[in-house]
Amino acid sequence: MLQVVNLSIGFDKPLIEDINIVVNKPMLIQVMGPNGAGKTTFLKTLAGLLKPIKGSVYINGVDVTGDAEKAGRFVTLSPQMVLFKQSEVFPISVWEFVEFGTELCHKKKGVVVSKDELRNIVKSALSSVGIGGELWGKSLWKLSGGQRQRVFIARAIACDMPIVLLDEPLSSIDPEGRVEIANVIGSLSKTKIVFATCHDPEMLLKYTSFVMLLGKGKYVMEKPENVLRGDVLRKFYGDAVIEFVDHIHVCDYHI
Ligand SMILES: Nc1ncnc2c1ncn2[C@@H]1O[C@H](COP(=O)(O)OP(=O)(O)OP(=O)(O)O)[C@@H](O)[C@H]1O
Repeated sequence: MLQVVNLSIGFDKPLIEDINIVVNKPMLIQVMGPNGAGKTTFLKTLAGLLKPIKGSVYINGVDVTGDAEKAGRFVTLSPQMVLFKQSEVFPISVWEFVEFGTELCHKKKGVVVSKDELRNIVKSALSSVGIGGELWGKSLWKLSGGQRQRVFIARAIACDMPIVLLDEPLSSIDPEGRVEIANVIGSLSKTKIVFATCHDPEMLLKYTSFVMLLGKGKYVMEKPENVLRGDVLRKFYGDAVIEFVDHIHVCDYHI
């Protein structure tokens, strides 16, 4: 169970204040909001990678606030691809990246896996996101952005943590692949608490229990039909929200 109590996230000043949520069963929660709203900051705070300005995060009753070591026993985070810079690159193959990550996660959970089990977990996770054997030996950094995104999701799947945080998991994936990865995330959410940030909620909508909308210091978290409405979206996106009869469009950067 995840419990967030009076949480204010941010850096020198709060981005979002007084977040209170309880998630006590597996589900998918989509996290939306304009650029700079605080979506990544929220996920990193849940993962203990950032200290909140105020408040606490509990997982299964354990206070993991600002403590990546403790949170890492329950949480895995797949980061946003665009946040990777050349300077952060280190030599590692696709297989090694998922294998090392999986081994580490299992160690943190105190679960011993044999070499054969580890191999099967890695193989199955990579296959589930459409990364075939021909790419397993390739450098992670020589993949396309979308392929790399899939490998990061595979690593999160292979870690088998009860809470999975996916930062813009569909952002670099091609349209056909997005359906495939959305289905993978959907099935993951049957057994895990999954938070996925996104700018376009449609692809994951059928799997989504709640939409959390962040921005301008505040948030709402409700069932999708109560959030994806013109009056609610306008409070966060302003005039970028255009309503048609049964269609809402939030203007973005497409040319
Ligand atoms: N390490 C940091 N130190 C100071 N400010 C930061 C840091 N990381 C992010 N910020 C700022 O916090 C704000 C929220 O950033 P965040 O990455 O959480 O936004 P986001 O909602 O995920 O945006 P996007 O949709 O662009 O990915 C931004 O104004 C950003 O500049």
